[in-house]
Amino acid sequence: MESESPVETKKSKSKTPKKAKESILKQKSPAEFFAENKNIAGFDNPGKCLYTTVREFVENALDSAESISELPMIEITIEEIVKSKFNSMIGLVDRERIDEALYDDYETAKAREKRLAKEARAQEIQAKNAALGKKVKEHAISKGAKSRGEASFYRVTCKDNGRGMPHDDIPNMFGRVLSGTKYGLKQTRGKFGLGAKMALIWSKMSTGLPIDISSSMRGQNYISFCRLDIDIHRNVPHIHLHEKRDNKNKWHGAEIQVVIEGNWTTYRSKILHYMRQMAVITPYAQFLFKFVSDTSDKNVTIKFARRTDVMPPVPVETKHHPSSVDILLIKRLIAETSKQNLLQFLQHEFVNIGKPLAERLIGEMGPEFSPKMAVKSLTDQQIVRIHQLFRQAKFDDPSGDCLSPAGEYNLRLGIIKELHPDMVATYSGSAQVFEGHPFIVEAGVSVGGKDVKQGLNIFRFANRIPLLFEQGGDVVTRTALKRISWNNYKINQTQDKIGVFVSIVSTKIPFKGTGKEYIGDDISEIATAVKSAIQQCCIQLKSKIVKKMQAREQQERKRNLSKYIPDATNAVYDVLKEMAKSNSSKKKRYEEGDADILRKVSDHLITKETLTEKLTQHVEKVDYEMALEYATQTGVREEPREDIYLQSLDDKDAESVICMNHDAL
Ligand SMILES: Nc1ncnc2c1ncn2[C@@H]1O[C@H](COP(=O)(O)OP(=O)(O)OP(=O)(O)O)[C@@H](O)[C@H]1O
Repeated sequence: MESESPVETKKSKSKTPKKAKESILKQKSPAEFFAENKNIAGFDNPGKCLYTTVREFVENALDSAESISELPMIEITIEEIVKSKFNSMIGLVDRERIDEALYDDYETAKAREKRLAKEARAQEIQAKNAALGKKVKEHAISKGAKSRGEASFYRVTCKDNGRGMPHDDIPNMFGRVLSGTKYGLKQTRGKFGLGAKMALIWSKMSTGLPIDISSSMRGQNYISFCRLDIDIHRNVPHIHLHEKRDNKNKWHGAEIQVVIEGNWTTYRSKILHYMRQMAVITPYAQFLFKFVSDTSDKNVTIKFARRTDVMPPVPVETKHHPSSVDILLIKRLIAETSKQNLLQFLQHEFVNIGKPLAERLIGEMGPEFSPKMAVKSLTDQQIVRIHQLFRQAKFDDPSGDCLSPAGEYNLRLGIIKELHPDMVATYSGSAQVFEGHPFIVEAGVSVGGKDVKQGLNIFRFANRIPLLFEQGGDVVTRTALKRISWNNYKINQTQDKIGVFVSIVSTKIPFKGTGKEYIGDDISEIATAVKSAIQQCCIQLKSKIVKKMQAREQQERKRNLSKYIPDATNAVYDVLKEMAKSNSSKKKRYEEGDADILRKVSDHLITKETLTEKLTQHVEKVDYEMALEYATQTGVREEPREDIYLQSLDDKDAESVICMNHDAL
């Protein structure tokens, strides 16, 4: 990158200081800006860069498959490339160290001895703790002294079955920062036209290698292959190879491949979490994730199987709501509109402005406005006037029809498949609005499950992207922690394993920063909707929890009563035997009914077993009557049960046949 910036030599600085002063003003291209501030886009350090690269590729792949209503099939492979392999890839000869002391990881014999002793001590303590059954903290035993400079390289490949890209557009899509096809007003995962380019910029910065793109669109008899990098200074693609190849298998989709520096060790769990959460919110997609290295025990292959072929509808592009536009946007719309006059412009370029309202608005704008006036002739002041009126006037809220939420069914299915909770409740709110943008909040709350820690486990999704970072400031985290009284719903915030899932979709997700990491807590409309969606789930769960508690109490009551049956039988039988004796020896006179029983005891017609049986029957009866009494008091009925069998499309996958019972959820 350095070599592409205008270079100012030391010589010219010292000789002509005046000239140097004059040339202080410089321009930066967007590519340069993002290369220098890559953390803004989630490319903070090698580990995070690996994570964000995977994420950007996966999200592009999903957007692409969904845009043509194709059930997504996505393969992500991260291949570890050791330094020697990397060097041979780029034709660099591995060199032996000659001057050891020159290196950052050089240590003197004394320092080495000290380090090894320290490591041995740490290992000893660990072994002792392990023997005592104590929890062993993983101590990273360093391989050497420092390991700065020991970079790890990875080839990241993502293959999808999506729309593919037009042959001629590929270079700009991947080699020009801030270019993309998702700028319209539409719910998409991608928005900025940045992600794939950032992966390329990082590859250029860390390995110097280009990006490889293969792509084919439906019905195309060729596959476009493009190898390119980016001219950072000019923000234009630098094409190495761009050609059409045979498409024998009639494949459509895209395969993107980059080689970047990364850190699998530190970001392994984040990447796997991301994949798992993506599988929760996208159960209609199939993901095959692979990590491949020369050390085979590090290898990972996970197939997140498709569990349903119910795919949310494709989000549709919508027009701007008058209350969400600013002056710049109005100017852009005027420049781009095909409508001639102001009336048509208002009617056609915005949602919720019909002809009568457009006429009323124009009347309100002032005498210099008229329905027939040419929209392209509006002056700057007139545009400001329109903007002011848009802000003050009352418009109907935009509808949520253009949105495509995951859907309660998918959310529930995803939660069940990935977490296996004891209970789950889901809720899908109606469309609401902030700053003229419609949004929908869906939530799920689960209790129990596998790999779920005690307390709150928060899962956040925005436009169906899992958000894993910057949890603290997020509206969902804050709401779940501070604004929900879990106790009120019989849920123990610290003891129970609670899963909170919130998915927000909108034509504009108000992310903080371009990294798409979290949604701020400052938009009251969103905060209120999130709270209400979680509460709705909690209300459903409460009734299930109460029912479970009552069932448990009932069971306990029955168990307690049954426990005393043997003792009670013995005591009663002993008394009866004594009474039977005095009855037969006529020591005492009993009434006829009682005497009859006592005779039966003497004749062994009533035995201990008879008593046990009768007492057991009585406990059952009392228990049943109490339950019935409760049910008539509260009107609670056994809910109808319905078995659902879901058969995965992949029959070989035994795990993929789920049998669910609604009531058990
Ligand atoms: N796998 C793919 N299949 C089809 N088109 C793709 C694919 N990946 C990228 N593209 C195209 O390249 C464009 C640029 O992608 P890029 O990731 O840079 O930005 P984006 O997805 O539009 O926005 P964001 O930066 O928010 O992710 C996309 O808008 C899309 O049109």
